[in-house]
Amino acid sequence: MWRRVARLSSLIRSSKASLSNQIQPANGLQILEAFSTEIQKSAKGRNHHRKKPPFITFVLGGPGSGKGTQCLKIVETFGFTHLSAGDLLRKEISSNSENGAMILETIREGNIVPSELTVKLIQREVESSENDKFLIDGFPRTEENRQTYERVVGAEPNIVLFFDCPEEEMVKRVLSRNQGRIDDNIDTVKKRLEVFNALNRPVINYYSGKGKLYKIPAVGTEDEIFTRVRKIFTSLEVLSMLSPQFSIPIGVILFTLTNLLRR
Ligand SMILES: Nc1ncnc2c1ncn2[C@@H]1O[C@H](COP(=O)(O)OP(=O)(O)O)[C@@H](O)[C@H]1O
Ligand SMILES: O=c1ccn([C@@H]2O[C@H](COP(=O)(O)OP(=O)(O)O)[C@@H](O)[C@H]2O)c(=O)[nH]1
Ligand SMILES: [Mg+2]
Repeated sequence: MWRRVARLSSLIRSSKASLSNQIQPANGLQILEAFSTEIQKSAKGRNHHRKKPPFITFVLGGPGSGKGTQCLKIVETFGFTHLSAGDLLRKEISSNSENGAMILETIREGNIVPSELTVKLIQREVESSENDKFLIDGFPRTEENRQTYERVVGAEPNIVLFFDCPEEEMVKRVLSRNQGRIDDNIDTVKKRLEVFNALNRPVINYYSGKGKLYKIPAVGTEDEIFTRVRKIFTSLEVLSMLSPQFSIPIGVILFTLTNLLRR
């Protein structure tokens, strides 16, 4: 255990060294990010692939709340693989699969595709990927979606992000999205908002009750919103990587991080 703590201290020293050529004094978040980078460097060369279950983040929010936009930024900064349930379903339509016509009709009407089908598409992507951390964007949309995922996959997500955006703003964004989607019209958007409020909010409440929900105010520029998101992932990355890698008790990790941030 003390050897592990010594290794942790050495990583802290490297993190501080990597910040030492800054002109401005480093703030707590910068220290934490440099620390996280050092841990990732030290982990390179080890084979993490599927020795443990992947780290799963569900990304929820109404239509146009900015889920996809923020997921791309999380991918760039934190190396997650982005799986948009909507994109996977749209791919099924364009590949002329046997379910294509049914999916197209369901999306056109703003309804929800049968859970088994969506879960199968997500599971196939996770299992064929080399990555061990995923953003599952726009799923689960209903309690039935959630229960099917947890039954089939046999696990809950590690965390859930909820982009909280007023309806007016969501409608404005969807109607100016310009991606040629059949469901980005005023009638379908109204239906999708009804479905979101009736069926998706219970899922959000469920994960909130389990202490897994991170609610992010989703009004502002994309960068302003990402600043909120980045703080969450930076802290989580440090904690989730430290605990299994070093087998150090969580109390020691928190004590060390608290001291680090005070300096
Ligand atoms: N913070 C923001 N402010 C204004 N427009 C945004 C913001 N974030 C995303 N958008 C735009 O709003 C539309 C919907 O965003 P998107 O990420 O596709 O949302 P979702 O996946 O939740 O439906 C897109 O055209 C996107 O460029
Ligand atoms: O798990 C899912 C995800 C999406 N959809 C369907 O796909 C549409 C578009 O979803 P997407 O996540 O792409 O929309 P967004 O919220 O990003 O606008 C939804 O309205 C649903 O009809 C679904 O049935 N199940
Ligand atoms: Mg989207």
